[in-house]
Amino acid sequence: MTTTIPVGGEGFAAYEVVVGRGLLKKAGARVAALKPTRAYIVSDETVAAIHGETVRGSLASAGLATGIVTVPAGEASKSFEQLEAVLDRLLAEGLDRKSLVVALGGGVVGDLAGLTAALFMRGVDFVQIPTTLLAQVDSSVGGKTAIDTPRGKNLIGAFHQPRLVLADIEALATLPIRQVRSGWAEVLKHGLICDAAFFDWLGGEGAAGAEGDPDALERAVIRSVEIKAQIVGEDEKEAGRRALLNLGHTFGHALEAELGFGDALTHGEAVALGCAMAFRFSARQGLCSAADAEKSEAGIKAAGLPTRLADVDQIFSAEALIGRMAGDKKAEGGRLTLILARAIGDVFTDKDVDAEVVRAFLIEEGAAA
Ligand SMILES: NC(=O)c1ccc[n+]([C@@H]2O[C@H](COP(=O)([O-])OP(=O)(O)OC[C@H]3O[C@@H](n4cnc5c(N)ncnc54)[C@H](O)[C@@H]3O)[C@@H](O)[C@H]2O)c1
Ligand SMILES: O=C(O)C(=O)C[C@@H](O)[C@H](O)[C@H](O)COP(=O)(O)O
Ligand SMILES: [Zn+2]
Repeated sequence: MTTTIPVGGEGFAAYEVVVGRGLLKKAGARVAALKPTRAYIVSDETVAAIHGETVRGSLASAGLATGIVTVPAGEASKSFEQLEAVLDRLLAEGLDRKSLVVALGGGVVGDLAGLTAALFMRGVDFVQIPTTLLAQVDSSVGGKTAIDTPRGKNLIGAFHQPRLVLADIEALATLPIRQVRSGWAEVLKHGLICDAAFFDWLGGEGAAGAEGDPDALERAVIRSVEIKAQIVGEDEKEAGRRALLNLGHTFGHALEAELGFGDALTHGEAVALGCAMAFRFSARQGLCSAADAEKSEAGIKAAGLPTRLADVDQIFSAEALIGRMAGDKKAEGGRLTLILARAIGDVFTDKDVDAEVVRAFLIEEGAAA
């Protein structure tokens, strides 16, 4: 059985997110229905070794001319260097404007392949086949594509919507537990943003999802995609409400950048810690109750995710973090923007956060003065 969630809104063509089992081996027919001249796979070395042949074989069986280019696994591949290498490979292979890029992998591959598709011959179609929980619940949906630079996270990118997303729950069976939990962080984030009952389910009946239980994962993927589809449909280019999906990211991206995008924190772990910080900051400002800040932290911690700076083996400088936050894409005119909370399930954007208040908070949290 599959569940299909439509994503559509003003200014972009609607597409379907299909959630189910066994979708990798049936991908060919669904991609062929889009009638591309070629369907070229972009993946990372780890995913290609596990799932590359299943998808390549399925595309070929559906009569599609195909091939695969891989990048090293990990955040470091969201770089100008890998973007250039992948684009060059597509040119060398003779792809044309009606060729299609298939992003097979986690959020790193999705963001890189999506940006490749946005740039190649000024834009070709692409299909997302997300193989991490994080990519299924978040990055494959909504059309944000990007690479990082040493100056910050996702600073170079484009909005480019996929034509189709195939989220195969069976693909998650090979995912290391740390990566399952990282994806769970973005799932928890969706509950914290706008669905308190979902957040409760994630910490109760659905908690087995954080340990890899496929039934709980499937429900978590479906509800997350519904939430994200609704928000993206209202505000594709983040003129307003879409910024709420950035809960935890102003802190989280600053931490990731300070750590040089290395292995110390995955993106999901940084978001988990950032969400806990956003709720504590909100409580400190009297915007939400201390009880909700504590409850959000407990829910995140119960899933084996970090909630405190002390959970990371690094001393952060408050000054450096504020510098990173001022360079975030949400910041306007140098003013800090944060997604803050009134309660679990009720968050809002504050576009004028006082940097001195943030500095005091970061020092309280354990950052160096
Ligand atoms: N575009 C968006 O809206 C959006 C949303 C959220 C996150 N992101 C981005 O996504 C990235 C993080 O994505 P991620 O957490 O998926 O990380 P990732 O893509 O690095 O994947 C994590 C690891 O899991 C491995 N892997 C992937 N699928 C596997 C499988 N089925 N079995 C075994 N191993 C597998 C990968 O090789 C990699 O080593 C970040 O760069 C983040 O900024 C983008
Ligand atoms: O889709 C969105 O919008 C999000 O903010 C989802 C985030 O989880 C994701 O990490 C996104 O890439 C962050 O976007 P950015 O604009 O802050 O780079
Ligand atoms: Zn994220």
